[in-house]
Amino acid sequence: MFVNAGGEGSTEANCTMSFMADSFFQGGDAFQTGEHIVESALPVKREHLVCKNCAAEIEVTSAQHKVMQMKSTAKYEKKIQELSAQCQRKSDECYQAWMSLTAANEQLEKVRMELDNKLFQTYSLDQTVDKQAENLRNISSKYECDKKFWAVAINNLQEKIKVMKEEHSQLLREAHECADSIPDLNKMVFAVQSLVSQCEDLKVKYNEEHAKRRKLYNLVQEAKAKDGELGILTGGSTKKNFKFDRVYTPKDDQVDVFADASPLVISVLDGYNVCIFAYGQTGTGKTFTMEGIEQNRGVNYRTLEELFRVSKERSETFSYDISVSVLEVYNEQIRDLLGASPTSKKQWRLAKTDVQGDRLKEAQNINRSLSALGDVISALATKSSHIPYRNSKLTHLLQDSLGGDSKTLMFVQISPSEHDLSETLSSLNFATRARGVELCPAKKQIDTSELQKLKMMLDKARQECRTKDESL
Ligand SMILES: Nc1ncnc2c1ncn2[C@@H]1O[C@H](COP(=O)(O)OP(=O)(O)OP(=O)(O)O)[C@@H](O)[C@H]1O
Repeated sequence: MFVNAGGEGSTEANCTMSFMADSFFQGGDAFQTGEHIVESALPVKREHLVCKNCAAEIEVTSAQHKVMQMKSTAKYEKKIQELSAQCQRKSDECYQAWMSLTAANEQLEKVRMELDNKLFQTYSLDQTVDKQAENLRNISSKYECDKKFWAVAINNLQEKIKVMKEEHSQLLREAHECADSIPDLNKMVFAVQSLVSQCEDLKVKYNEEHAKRRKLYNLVQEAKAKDGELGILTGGSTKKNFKFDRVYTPKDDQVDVFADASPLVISVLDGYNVCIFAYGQTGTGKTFTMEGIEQNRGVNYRTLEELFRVSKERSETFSYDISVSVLEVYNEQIRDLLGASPTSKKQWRLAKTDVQGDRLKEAQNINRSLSALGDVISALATKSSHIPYRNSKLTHLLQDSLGGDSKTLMFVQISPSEHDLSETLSSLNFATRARGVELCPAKKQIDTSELQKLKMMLDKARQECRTKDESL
């Protein structure tokens, strides 16, 4: 007999043997047996089993029942072992599966993170692509604008090139015409050159003649300085003699006086510095000699007339720039009489006459000027190394015209009155000292500005000639 384990416990109330259902066995709720059940003659304790197939009640002994139980137990234990082993295997498998699942999860997590990264990168790339697309659109529109601009510029340039080409052709035609006229031009150049050389010759000759004339003229001036003796009775029969270039008598008029001054006017126009001045006691006729009266002009006016007359006479060969300044030296102050306004002139006169006390100052300054003039003349006469031009405004002003390279003419006015003898002698002594000044031969003051002007004109003409040559 064998028991197919795994059934449910029999519920029969009358059964002597009952089996507990075992969950380890499948389908074991039926009790079967094929074994032959042997009945023993000995009185044994009997137990009952129910056949599941036929529901018959089977009676078994306790021993049988024990064997059956032991077999069943062994079988169960074996089964349990197998199941335990199987369980262990399944547990291992489960563990392995768990481990691989964990690894797979980790892998999955990693992949998920990578995916997130990729997604983020994709997003960034999208942004970049959008920006690039925007830039591209901007560049494209700028390019379109530039294209239009350059198209217009190219059109303009083409127009200009067209105009320039036309001008070029025109210039070429003109150049050909010029080239054709070169022979005529050359003839003209030769003619001009020959005229220039003739002109140069004439200039040289003129300068030679002019130098000769000037030399003779100076000789005449020097020759004139021969006469003029003056004797002054100084009391009783005592007589003091003075020698001058010329002594004017009451018979001599303004014309006679100017006749001696006019050669100096020519000298001015020949390029010399000239100084003409009057010296003498008050009231003796300095103003009369220099200015004169309206009906009878003095040296100043006549000098100007002569200057203009001679410069006009020479206008074909020389061009003169004449400027006039009228200055007053009063109380050691220089005043420009032509530049002063009428009001300030009036104030100046008032200032001169208003205050009586200033008379003394005026006299002192006049004396100072005259004394300084005397010192300058003395220094020139003694050929001193230092000439004190700067001691007064008057001598400072006349520095270029007194001594040195200049020509100086001094008129000395004296009084015929016996009462003024002392002053007269003083003036004549001063004049004698002045006459003693041995001036070195006057030097011509060459004005280089005219020369520079001519040089510039020549350079300009040469430059024009070169330019014309190059263009041809
Ligand atoms: N040669 C002359 N013929 C006629 N009149 C003259 C002559 N010389 C001087 N006089 C007269 O004598 C007066 C005094 O002359 P003037 O004013 O020229 O002297 P001055 O030397 O300039 O005097 P001051 O130094 O005071 O200015 C004037 O009225 C002037 O007309």
